[in-house]
Amino acid sequence: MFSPSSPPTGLLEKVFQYIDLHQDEFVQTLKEWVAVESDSVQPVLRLRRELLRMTDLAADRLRNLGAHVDLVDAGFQQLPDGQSLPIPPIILAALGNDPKKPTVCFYGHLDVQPARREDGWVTDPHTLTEVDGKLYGRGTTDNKGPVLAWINAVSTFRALDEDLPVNVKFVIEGMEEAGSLALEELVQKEKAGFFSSVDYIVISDNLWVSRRTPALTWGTRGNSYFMVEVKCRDQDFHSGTFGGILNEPMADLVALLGSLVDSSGRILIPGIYDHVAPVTEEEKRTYEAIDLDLEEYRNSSQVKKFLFDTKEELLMHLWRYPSLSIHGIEGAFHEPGAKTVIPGRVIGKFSIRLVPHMNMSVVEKQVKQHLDYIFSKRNSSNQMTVSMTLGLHPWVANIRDNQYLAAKRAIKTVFGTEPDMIRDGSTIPIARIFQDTIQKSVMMLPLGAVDDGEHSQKEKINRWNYIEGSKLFAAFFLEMAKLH
Ligand SMILES: NCCCC(=O)N[C@@H](Cc1c[nH]cn1)C(=O)O
Ligand SMILES: [Zn+2]
Ligand SMILES: [Zn+2]
Repeated sequence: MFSPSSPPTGLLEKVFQYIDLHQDEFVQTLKEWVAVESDSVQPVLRLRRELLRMTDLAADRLRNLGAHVDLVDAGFQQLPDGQSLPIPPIILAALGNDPKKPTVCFYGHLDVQPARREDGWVTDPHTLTEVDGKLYGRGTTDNKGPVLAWINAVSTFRALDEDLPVNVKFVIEGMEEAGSLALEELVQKEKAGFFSSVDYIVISDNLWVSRRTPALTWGTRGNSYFMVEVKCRDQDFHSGTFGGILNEPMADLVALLGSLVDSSGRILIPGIYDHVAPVTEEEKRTYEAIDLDLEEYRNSSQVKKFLFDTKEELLMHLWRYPSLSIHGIEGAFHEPGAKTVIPGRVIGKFSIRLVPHMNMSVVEKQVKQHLDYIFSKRNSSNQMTVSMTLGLHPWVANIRDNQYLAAKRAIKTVFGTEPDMIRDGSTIPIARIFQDTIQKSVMMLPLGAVDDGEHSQKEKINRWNYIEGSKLFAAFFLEMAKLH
């Protein structure tokens, strides 16, 4: 673990001491939040009520800090079976309105992925449990811990009766894991309202690539999600009665899916790499500087061999090249046992992670043309339909923005090191939506370590990351004030 290069002085020292002294209280609040099963993924009323309770808990915490809190009604989620469920209100909160100070807005989410002990957790996922400095529990790193770290930083200034160095705003939602329903609409609606005074947006919803070295994230990939349906009829067939006399939808689909990517990970759709920017030598050097132990990463991922042998190649294929993943087949027989069915209609699902300069509608056209061509070669009598059901743009930040400079300085103060300047292979759609709509600087400042296991069993945040992360946000406020 790192120690700061030179000890903090003055106000910063007081702030750090306060956070150290009160760390058990901060952990206790995280425990209370983790105890709320705020799962937005499973659309059931019991869990929606938990989400509403979680939203109230967070809103109360913000009110206790003296923030002005609005709970914005987000309407209802319509389910495919005709039922509807309430979407938890989105929290818009503000603390301070000094025109001489910059206004920094933090985005975070209170909802979590589903978690059941029998999925392979060693401890109860909704009971925060500390083992060797690791705080286990669903939502600890994604995203309750980072949301609370920001609140801890603010509350420290309040507790010390110190002026906040910046005006602070919060956008906290409860549907991120279910696609941030209603959030984009709210951002558009509040562009000239709540967001008009916002100068900077900070998101802390991803991880470092290391267990030790802090990171600053300046880009994420986008995603285009495709469904390819192959249909003979709406009913299944008995393979003893029909096997051998018809084009089987599953055989067509497997051929289609098998035509998308080769065994080296290269996407086989003609033209797909055409707009991807070539790699420069300077860019390659940036990957060399990243603290990633390939062997450790491979072992902790339990993968025998990655497609690439060097750190640089691996990072480039995660961050700056597109990738194609096949996710599943709807309508397929997937249960244990040996049923002799021929599915009558199947839907293959795959997505392409997009990188800067790729054009989403060109990608859509290329995918459709390719699948049409492969399907036509099969002379199948089935019907094929391809649709792009989701299109999320990649996001790239301007790392020359003041807030990146402030964050680098704060990281140096707290951790005594320069951050890894990283991108992220996944997509945080709201970053690009904020950037395009509000047209203000967006930064991702992650707190969690590479092995935190977001979305997985045994999710955790290290006590060290949580507490030093709270200090990091406090130091960031002070650095932002200095730069303004
Ligand atoms: N570390 C943050 C990851 C957030 C995340 O999992 N985002 C999803 C968003 C998405 C993309 N396509 C559909 N949903 C992701 O898969 O990247
Ligand atoms: Zn998240
Ligand atoms: Zn998540």
